[in-house]
Amino acid sequence: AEQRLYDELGQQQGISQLMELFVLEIAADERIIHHFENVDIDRFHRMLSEHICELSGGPCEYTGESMVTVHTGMNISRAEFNAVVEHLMTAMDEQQLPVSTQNRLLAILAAFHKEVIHQ
Ligand code: HEM
Repeated sequence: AEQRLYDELGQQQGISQLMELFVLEIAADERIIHHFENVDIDRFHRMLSEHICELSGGPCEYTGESMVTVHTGMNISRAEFNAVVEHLMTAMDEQQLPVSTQNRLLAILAAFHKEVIHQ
């Protein structure tokens, strides 16, 4: 059987580290940082980690808001969405995750584009 994506990502610790790198990449991007000005970054990191843990088949239950609810009012553009995906790719490279693992996670997140863009 195929390995759980959760295991490929290094389980909870690997996901937490990956999300930390991801948040640092986002915070360094002038094109999108305005969306995060009033955001509680600790919560953001925790919610992202829970979300990815659950989506990848790990033993977590995401306790945050729905993707539509969270991103409503942000009017996120396709370019901004792509910028965030790029930051995830950079973070996954830094974590030295295999391309096959990276593609599995990207496929899951790409499916949210309709719930995140232009809400
Ligand atoms: C696949 C794409 C995306 C996914 C899966 C995603 C996922 C999430 C999750 C799980 C949270 C935490 C929700 C909570 O605290 O209850 C969140 C919050 C947030 N997201 Fe996204 N996100 C995506 C794309 C984006 C993009 C492209 C932007 C902006 C450029 C963005 C901006 C934000 C902001 C600003 C928050 C914090 C909201 C707050 O705490 O008030 N997200 N996102």
